Amino acid sequence: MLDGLKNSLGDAIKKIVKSSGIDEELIKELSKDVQRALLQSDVNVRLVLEITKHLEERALNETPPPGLSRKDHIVKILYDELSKLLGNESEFDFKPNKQNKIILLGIQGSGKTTVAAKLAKFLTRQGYKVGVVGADTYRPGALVQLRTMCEKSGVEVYGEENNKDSPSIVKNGLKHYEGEPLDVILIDTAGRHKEEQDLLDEMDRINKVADPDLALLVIDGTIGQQCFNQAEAFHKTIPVGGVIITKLDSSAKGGGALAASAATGAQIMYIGTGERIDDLEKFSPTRFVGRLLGMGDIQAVLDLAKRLEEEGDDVRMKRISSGKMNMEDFLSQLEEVSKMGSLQGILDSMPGLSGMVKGDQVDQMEGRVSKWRYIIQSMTKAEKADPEGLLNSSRIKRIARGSGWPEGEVKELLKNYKNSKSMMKASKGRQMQGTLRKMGLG
Ligand SMILES: Nc1nc2c(ncn2[C@@H]2O[C@H](COP(=O)(O)OP(=O)(O)OP(=O)(O)O)[C@@H](O)[C@H]2O)c(=O)[nH]1
Repeated sequence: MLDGLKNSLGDAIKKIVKSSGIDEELIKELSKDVQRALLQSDVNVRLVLEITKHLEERALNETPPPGLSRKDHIVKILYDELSKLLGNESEFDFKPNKQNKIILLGIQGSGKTTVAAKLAKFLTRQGYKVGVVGADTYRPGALVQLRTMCEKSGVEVYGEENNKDSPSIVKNGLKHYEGEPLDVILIDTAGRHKEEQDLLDEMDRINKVADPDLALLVIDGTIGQQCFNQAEAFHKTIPVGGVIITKLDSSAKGGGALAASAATGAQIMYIGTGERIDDLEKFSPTRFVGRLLGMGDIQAVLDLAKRLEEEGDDVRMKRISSGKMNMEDFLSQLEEVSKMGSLQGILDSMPGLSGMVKGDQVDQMEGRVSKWRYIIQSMTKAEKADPEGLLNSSRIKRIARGSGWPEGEVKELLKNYKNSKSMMKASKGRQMQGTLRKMGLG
């Protein structure tokens, strides 16, 4: 995906890394390389100039934090600026105990029907119960295509073969699902119209009938920066809550498509990366840029920069020790433990603790860490930020379904999380003690 852009950005970074020293000339060269790479990927020229201006200014004027080399600092700045180009991190927060209605919009051939089936499977895997309404009355075969694709993930598709009035199909579909224990209803709409205005008018009518919680605009990534105009046109008719860019696997203009969509202020929520049903990803600007720059190459820089940042102002530890730890912090501590190698190894290396914990107890704890990781990954961002406030029984049920573990295990995790939080507060965040204690070992 986006191989051209990836290769040219990779070459630009290599030049920096291999240089004997950083000077103004090299920074200007980096800026030119980045400009060329982005323009080739069809990123709008104004955006390109803006980002490279920031890149140059920051690279020339900012002093790297102590501990980070000038070269690494420049790589980090490039990473920051590219991430900014792709918008903020955010995701739709599904409300529990209600049918969240999502309407899919987009012009003909953008990949809407495929996205409906992909998203139905994606959300089902996250633990949501999903129903679909097929209201594409223009393209012959759209309903059959949707049913065939959804069948494999066990998702029902409501449709009417002989009804040409899509707003009425949507109305009937919602009625059909009334009272069903569904978390999400996905509504696929038509994209084929003689005039764009006719399409927008129909979307407006469907929007009024459906009263959606989220309107997701599906855009074909191969059109590059023209995504901007398309997103704007739809947004004027229906408030677009999120964008899905498809066909990023087959587009040299993908960078332009992503940047242009982000520039409209709409949030890119998912990307389509192929024709198969599993080729849909949740979109995160920072993760995406990491991949674009070759995560393996820059991960060490990012880790170091993050550590220095945290050590500098101690934000996370302050948060943890003041009892404000969230599920992300908890997970990061669990990951920290698994990164350090086996628990047995850690325990053996700690004076006073070696031999105190039996091997099978350690195995149990290690199993638990990996179980909890799955469970935490099945939570939404909002749930991770505020587990106590948000995790009611229906959300717990969904997370259990999504992670493949029983509800009891989710509750157990929550219990440990809470214990650990209050313990952290009491011990003022002394990390290792906290880690052991919260795993039942301290
Ligand atoms: N390579 C690639 N092809 C895709 C992707 N998403 C969709 N397609 C293909 O794009 C074509 C159009 O997709 P559809 O889902 O039928 O498009 P649509 O928007 O529903 O079209 P209408 O029903 O005419 O409005 C199909 O051949 C899909 O296989 C993707 O992410 N990558």
